[in-house]
Amino acid sequence: MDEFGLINKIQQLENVNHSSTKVGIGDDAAVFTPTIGKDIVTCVDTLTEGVHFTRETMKPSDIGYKALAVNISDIAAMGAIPVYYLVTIAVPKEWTDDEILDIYEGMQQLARNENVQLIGGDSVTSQKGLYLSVTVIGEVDSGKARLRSHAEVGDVVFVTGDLGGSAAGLHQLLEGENVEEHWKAAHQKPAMHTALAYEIARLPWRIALNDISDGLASESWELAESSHVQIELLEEKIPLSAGLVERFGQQKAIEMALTGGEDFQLLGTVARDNWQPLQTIAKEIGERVTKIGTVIHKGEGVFMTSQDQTTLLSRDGYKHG
Ligand SMILES: Nc1ncnc2c1ncn2[C@@H]1O[C@H](COP(=O)(O)OP(=O)(O)OP(=O)(O)O)[C@@H](O)[C@H]1O
Ligand SMILES: Cc1ncc(C[n+]2csc(CCOP(=O)(O)O)c2C)c(N)n1
Ligand SMILES: [Mg+2]
Ligand SMILES: [Mg+2]
Ligand SMILES: [Mg+2]
Repeated sequence: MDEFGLINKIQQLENVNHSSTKVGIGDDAAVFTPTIGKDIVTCVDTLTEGVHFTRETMKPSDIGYKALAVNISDIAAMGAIPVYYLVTIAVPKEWTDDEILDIYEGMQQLARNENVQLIGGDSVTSQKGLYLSVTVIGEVDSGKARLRSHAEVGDVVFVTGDLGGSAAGLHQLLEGENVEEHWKAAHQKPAMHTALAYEIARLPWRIALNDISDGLASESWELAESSHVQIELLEEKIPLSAGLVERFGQQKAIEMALTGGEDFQLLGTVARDNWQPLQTIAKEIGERVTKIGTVIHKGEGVFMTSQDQTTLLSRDGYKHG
């Protein structure tokens, strides 16, 4: 990899340009002016070859898309808006410069859609496997970040979209099966929920939010633990990706939703009185939200009710093999 040649080519890709940016790519560090009245919200998530993708499961532009998407998802899960991003890439010799540029093109395509500006990064070589780490910087009205700790007893527990599609796509890609298009898309190019985050940001209500990277079970436990509450989920209400039960059977389909991970839907809680208006707002922007349970007590734990039987839900999220 020719580091300087690569940076030059990256700079030539069409980039978002915020007026708040004083220095972007090209100096020792980036400089921007924060918006008055906003809090800065920032996160970093990483994809590594063999763990988060292989050459068989994702093409270069999808790897780029997803590395940025998983971070935009975390920013949305704070009820915040993404503004800037930085990229660290470690490239082994098996990857060509053109493939690396395709990764950037995938990132920049999503970045243009989401109005996020690339303001810097780092490029190094790797002895083994490609490594791609993205940092996103976002903004939210001061004090308005939607925390995992905001759930209260009596709240409705809701989730956007449907679950299990990414795990189904991954399964079919790894098994070399014919992949259903909607599962392939769920795995390779998960849709973002920034539009809903934007609506939520304007609401005066208390809302707890988390995004589903490790699976519904693990993320529900995170909400319950952070808020010191017990959550009851209703198995029959969990929105499963279309065709999941038909292809994998009910038990495996639920398991995929609970522990498959990488659906990048938003999981949240909202006071009962605000649930109906939230549904209306979501509908207006073409986002589906489903009530999947209730915050039942103080304490800590997640319970699953299925056919009138309630059991403590194991918190196992996606387990790395
Ligand atoms: N190596 C680390 N050093 C410092 N803080 C970390 C480290 N890894 C994770 N964290 C912090 O721990 C918290 C939870 O991180 P985690 O990665 O589990 O959340 P997430 O990004 O929502 O999940 P996922 O990585 O599955 O998408 C965050 O505040 C994160 O910044
Ligand atoms: C080749 C291949 N094998 C398995 C998976 C599944 N996978 C990897 S990490 C993860 C959860 C989030 O982990 P983290 O917390 O590390 O971000 C999931 C569901 C994949 N995407 N590609
Ligand atoms: Mg993380
Ligand atoms: Mg998250
Ligand atoms: Mg994350």
